[in-house]
Amino acid sequence: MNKQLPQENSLFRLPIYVITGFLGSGKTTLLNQLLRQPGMQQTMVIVNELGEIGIDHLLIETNTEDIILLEGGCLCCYVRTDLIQTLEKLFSQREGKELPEFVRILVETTGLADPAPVLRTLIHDRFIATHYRLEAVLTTVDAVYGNQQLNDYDEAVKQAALANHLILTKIDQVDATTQAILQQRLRRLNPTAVIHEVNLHQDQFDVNILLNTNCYNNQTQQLDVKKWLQADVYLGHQEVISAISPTQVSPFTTHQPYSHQHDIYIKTFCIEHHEPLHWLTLERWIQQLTRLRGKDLLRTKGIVYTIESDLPIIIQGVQHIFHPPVTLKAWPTQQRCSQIVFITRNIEKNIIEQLLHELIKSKTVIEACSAALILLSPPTDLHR
Ligand SMILES: Nc1nc2c(ncn2[C@@H]2O[C@H](COP(=O)(O)OP(=O)(O)OP(=O)(O)O)[C@@H](O)[C@H]2O)c(=O)[nH]1
Repeated sequence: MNKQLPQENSLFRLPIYVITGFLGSGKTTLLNQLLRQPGMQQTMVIVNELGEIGIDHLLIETNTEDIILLEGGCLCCYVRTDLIQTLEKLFSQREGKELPEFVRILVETTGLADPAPVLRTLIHDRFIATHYRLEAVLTTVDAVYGNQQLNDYDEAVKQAALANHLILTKIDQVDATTQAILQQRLRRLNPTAVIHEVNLHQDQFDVNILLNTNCYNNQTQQLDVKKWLQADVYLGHQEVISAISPTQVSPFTTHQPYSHQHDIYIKTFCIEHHEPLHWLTLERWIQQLTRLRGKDLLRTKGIVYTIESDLPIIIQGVQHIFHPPVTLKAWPTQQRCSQIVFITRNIEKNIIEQLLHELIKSKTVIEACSAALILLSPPTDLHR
């Protein structure tokens, strides 16, 4: 992490909404619904398609100058540089008034995209992070095939785990029990996402839900930390999860125990620390986590209380990439404490907590590294 702590500023940054979801789950249908609604004028759309010649963009009902196609590979692996270049170009064309003014960007990924590298790209690149902000991730989940896709594809699990909004589509095609079971599974996988259940052929997904539930105050452009972090939800969720026996048979399929499903590997929790932390300790903690298990740190975000500053500092990362920390102008509540939310793949809360305690005690870098090595070696049976 960068030692310089920039102050939160009030500069307008263009919001980016990422629409993801497994193959055929309704991304394009949702996108079209959103674009038809009055609040969505001035939206630029970036569509990523697999294959040599993309056709999905032809199905998107918007003016051709408001849509950009990234083809020839998946955003999460091949065309990340294209995304950065496209966003840079869009920003300068908008500044130079070479394009109609737009106030937000929607990025539709391919159905096979792992969203983590996409989010990482958005927070890592200095230019992008200065001029844009990742506003929300919307994930469509097919009510018919969702359960099976979560069983079979790690990408589907990550798409659901990293969402702010989970849109359960095609509910007209399943019975109430199937729908309720999938809903419960999604809730367990992602305790903070808002779950919407829709028949996209009939129901309108109200765009105001998106526009009004973001984590920024539109007037002041400041981050609403409580809303952004939702630490209370994670703290409550942990108790629910701890009460579930790991050997319990899954309610989703009659034969498979939890341990055969991808989502048993997803852990979501919040670590609270009430004493102020040395910045160096915090930095070492993140360094060790990212060095040894960066790939499995799907999302980290938090507010931290340090010895060096009276003000709270916001940290956030996706896998091994961390955004430069930002100092807020004030504490959001009277209570001063660090709260860091993690979504991991197979890293337990107690391991990350133990590492922090070891680092607080350790005097040298060597001590810190060996504590981390012992605690963070990945289990050999990690299901990928
Ligand atoms: N019955 C029903 N069909 C839906 C619903 N949502 C989407 N569909 C249909 O599902 C099919 C796939 O929808 P798309 O919007 O193309 O899905 P997608 O996620 O963009 O698909 P890919 O880009 O191929 O991954 C289309 O035929 C849609 O009309 C729904 O809520 N109910």
